[in-house]
Amino acid sequence: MTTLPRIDRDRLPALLEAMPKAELHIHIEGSLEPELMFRLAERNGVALPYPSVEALRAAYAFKDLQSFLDIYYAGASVLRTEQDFHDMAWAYLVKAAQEHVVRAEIFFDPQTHTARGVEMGTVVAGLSGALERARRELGVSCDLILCFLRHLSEEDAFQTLEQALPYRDRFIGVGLDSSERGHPPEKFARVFARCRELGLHLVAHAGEEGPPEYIRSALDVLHVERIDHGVRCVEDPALVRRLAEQRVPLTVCPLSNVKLCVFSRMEDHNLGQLLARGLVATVNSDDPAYFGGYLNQNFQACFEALPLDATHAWQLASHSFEASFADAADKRRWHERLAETFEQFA
Ligand code: HPA
Ligand SMILES: [Zn+2]
Repeated sequence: MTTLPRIDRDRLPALLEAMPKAELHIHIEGSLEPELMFRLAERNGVALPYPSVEALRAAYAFKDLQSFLDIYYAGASVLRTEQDFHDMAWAYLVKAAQEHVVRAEIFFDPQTHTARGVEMGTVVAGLSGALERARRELGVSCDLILCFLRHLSEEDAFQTLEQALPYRDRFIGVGLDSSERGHPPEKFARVFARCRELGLHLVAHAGEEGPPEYIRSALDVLHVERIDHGVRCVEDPALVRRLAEQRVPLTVCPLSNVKLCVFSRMEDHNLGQLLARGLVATVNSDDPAYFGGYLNQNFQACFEALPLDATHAWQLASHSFEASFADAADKRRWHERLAETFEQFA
């Protein structure tokens, strides 16, 4: 579409909701809602350190990434069986389908589970079974990305890769998450090189709390195809130019950034600046059960707080398809659906 149809401001919320979009930065363990957490805790005889759903939710007041991660890893301890992993992923995918997510690339953190004695096969079977069901029953295109925890050693990441290789056909790529500061991408150079040889897609969290140099080394040392978060790139104008020229996508997570105090208020978020500088920025939910909203709530919150209009909505949805690891035919189809949605709102 060369010229976008004119869309009234008051129709923007409905447009954001209805437009097809891809979600490229969602940690499946971060979609575990307190209600399901309590059900699984009961099912598995696991004690939670909170007496109720309300008390647990009240504990979701974070001051930085680490204060969130401590609670997030504790919450994941209720996941034990294949059925648990299936139920968690299915709940997310049902929600995603309702929000007109046509493509989801879903992170999982196997080390959080294997360290507790849960087998890699259990984790992968549960998650990939739910994804298969979502493709069939919901028509959502979806795939898994295995994330290495960067606070653990590269040796541990290599062992995790080894354990996952029997299930090579169940995930399309690898990522790098957990505590960013003090754990630069270089720490994982060899394991990412091995993943590259294996033909896996590569992504990494960088520039969320960590400095712009981590974004550079994710690109130059790990050879990632996308940067997760990346919002601190604006501190380095040459890096911003490079990201724009090379069309390196950033999977931005606005509600997450506010909850983890990367920005103090949504009004201060730099999403608009990133788009204005020609970056392939996308909007994502990160850990929706912890950060107060799924994908559409992330869109609504940004558009309420920032000077963004229908042109930005188009860019963000279009970028999400461009940045995805889906095939070209699917991307074309989603772009057509996007154009049709915009026509409906004209
Ligand atoms: O936002 C995040 N950053 C790093 N690690 C994570 N693991 C879940 N969410 C995040
Ligand atoms: Zn993340």
